[in-house]
Amino acid sequence: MARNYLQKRVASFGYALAGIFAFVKSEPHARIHAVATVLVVGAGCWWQVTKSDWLWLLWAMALVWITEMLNTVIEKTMDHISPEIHPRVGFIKDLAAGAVLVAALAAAITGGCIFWPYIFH
Ligand SMILES: Nc1ncnc2c1ncn2[C@@H]1O[C@H](COP(=O)(O)OP(=O)(O)OP(=O)(O)O)[C@@H](O)[C@H]1O
Repeated sequence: MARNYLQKRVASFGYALAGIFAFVKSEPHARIHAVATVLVVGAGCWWQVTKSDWLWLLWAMALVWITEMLNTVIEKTMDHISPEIHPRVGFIKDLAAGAVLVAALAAAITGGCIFWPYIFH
């Protein structure tokens, strides 16, 4: 019984990981985020930023990944249930894209504030 429960939880974790891999494989935006993530982690290691800087960077990157994944979920869902052109679908997709933009701007400002002193000290 407990083993069965554990197997299901491990399987769910596997599905979630498969979802992230499928996202990176199929979505060009995801690959841009992957490159940005590698660059940010590389810069953090290079300049040996503080633990609190790492936490800010971690949450900034997570926010961008999460909003981009949810934006893709919304786009795919709308394309599936309402493939025809409709102003309400356009509004929903614009709103989801706007959420990504807010997260990306916040992440860019966070990264800029953290790395600026290291680059221009
Ligand atoms: N069915 C639709 N009805 C009305 N407007 C739409 C519809 N589909 C897309 N749009 C408009 O086109 C924009 C781009 O939509 P799209 O689904 O192509 O997203 P995208 O950001 O280009 O995603 P991707 O690059 O992943 O394809 C939307 O934000 C919306 O303004």
